[in-house]
Amino acid sequence: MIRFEQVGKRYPNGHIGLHELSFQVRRGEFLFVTGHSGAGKSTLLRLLLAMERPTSGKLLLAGQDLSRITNAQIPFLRRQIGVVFQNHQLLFDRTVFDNVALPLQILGLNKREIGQRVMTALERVSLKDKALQYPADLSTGQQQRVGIARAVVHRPALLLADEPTGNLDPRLAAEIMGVFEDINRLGTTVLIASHDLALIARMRHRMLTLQRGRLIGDGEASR
Ligand SMILES: Nc1ncnc2c1ncn2[C@@H]1O[C@H](COP(=O)(O)OP(=O)(O)OP(=O)(O)O)[C@@H](O)[C@H]1O
Repeated sequence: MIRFEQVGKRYPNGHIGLHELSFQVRRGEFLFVTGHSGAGKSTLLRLLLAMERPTSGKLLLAGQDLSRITNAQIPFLRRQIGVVFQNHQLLFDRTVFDNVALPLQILGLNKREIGQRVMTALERVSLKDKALQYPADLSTGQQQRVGIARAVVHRPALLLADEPTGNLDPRLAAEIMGVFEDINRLGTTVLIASHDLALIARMRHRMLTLQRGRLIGDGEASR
């Protein structure tokens, strides 16, 4: 599903975000990317979203070469990807339903299809009964779950998350990770950037460790 072949990213100011990174991710895998602040986690996610281009090497996502992708191809790439942010970026003047519906409205789906898919996505995160409420009426954990529902409503093959539990207490963080695992069980490849090593170690998934832009570890997180 994902293949990094000696991918390097040098920013225009000369700073090197990633050094010749090589690894592969199979379809349906669940993995973490960890490392200290500045290690290159966000750079890696931005490359996968084609928000940045590699400056060397080859990066393949679902058979598409992201080192050569044209701007016109980017919307098609993004349809295969869902993204969850640390601060879920919900619209507070819209209901939960409308927040989750947004990506489908952009894709131009009809109302009936949107209704069905939004309710399926809300069911996946156990928030079907909150559809008509507003984000401000929900707890922090529930708001993050709405963010996850919005990220998977268009049924992406790959779900990316950047510090999705950064603002949550340990109990809620574990609950949100459980939601990601549920989504993964249904077939979506999940890649989560996080520096919460204690939480990652409890989950026993594959973990890539970055240090100053280099891959220094690839294996199951140990307790
Ligand atoms: N647009 C940019 N221009 C120049 N340097 C950048 C740019 N974006 C990131 N960097 C540098 O590249 C390195 C990797 O940054 P990145 O944001 O990927 O780290 P990170 O692991 O996600 O850190 P954090 O956890 O703090 O978000 C850092 O040294 C950073 O300063």
